[in-house]
Amino acid sequence: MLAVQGVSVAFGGVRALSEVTFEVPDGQVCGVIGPNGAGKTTLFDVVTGLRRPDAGRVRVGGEDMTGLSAVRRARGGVRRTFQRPQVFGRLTVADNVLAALDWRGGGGGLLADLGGWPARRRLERERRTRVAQVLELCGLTEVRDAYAAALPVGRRRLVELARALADRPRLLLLDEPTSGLDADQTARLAEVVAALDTTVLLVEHDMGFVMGACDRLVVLDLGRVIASGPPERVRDDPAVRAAYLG
Ligand SMILES: Nc1ncnc2c1ncn2[C@@H]1O[C@H](COP(=O)(O)OP(=O)(O)OP(=O)(O)O)[C@@H](O)[C@H]1O
Repeated sequence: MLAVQGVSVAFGGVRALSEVTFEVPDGQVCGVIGPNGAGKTTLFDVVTGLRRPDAGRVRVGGEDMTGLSAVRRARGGVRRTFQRPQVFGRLTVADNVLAALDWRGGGGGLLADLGGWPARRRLERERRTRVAQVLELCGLTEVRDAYAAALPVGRRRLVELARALADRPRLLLLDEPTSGLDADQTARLAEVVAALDTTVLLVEHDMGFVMGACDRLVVLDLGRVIASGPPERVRDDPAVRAAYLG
């Protein structure tokens, strides 16, 4: 579970976030929406560890991550994707995912290689199985041997997602995942995200995507949570309508 508790951030006189509190239960997809300047990016930065809040806490699976750097959070199972998909263009799709798994690394040199050979072979099999699983989940099996650079942006986005999912993150953050995608690609991505069993927090402007992919929404306006809950309920909330209509 992700728990954001009483998070506040000010830039000089601007209160970018004011006592923001919400929770995302395990396995659910939560979308953060709100008009320009509402505080979405600042909240994302606080959860990923790029910015320390002036007050409040961020917990993932009960572990307090508030004071941890982005790198320490990544080691603790927090993964993110970027507005521009970050993939290795010169690697195949399958190798992109394999490289994400290799991140935890073995080490130990030649002796460890020789001594641990049977265990390493098993590990290698497990890794290949995991790559196949993740490619299937993201609808990438048919392009597994294509170079990532040769794929259209929608597919590259899915490769980035597959890389982020590879070693079973506790929390996955998606930063405007539909940017650069056409309507078909967006619909496909919504299906993939909705089918994940990972806890997801995403920031997104595309309402169609948000309504299709998210189990719950948190609506920010001027740094405050003005509504949260299932997408249909939030959509019909008068405070949300007023915030969007200005
Ligand atoms: N580094 C900064 N210095 C000063 N003010 C900032 C800084 N970053 C954000 N702000 C202000 O904090 C408020 C929230 O900004 P934030 O970027 O989090 O909103 P947002 O919801 O992501 O907006 P958008 O949808 O336009 O990306 C805004 O008033 C913004 O001008």
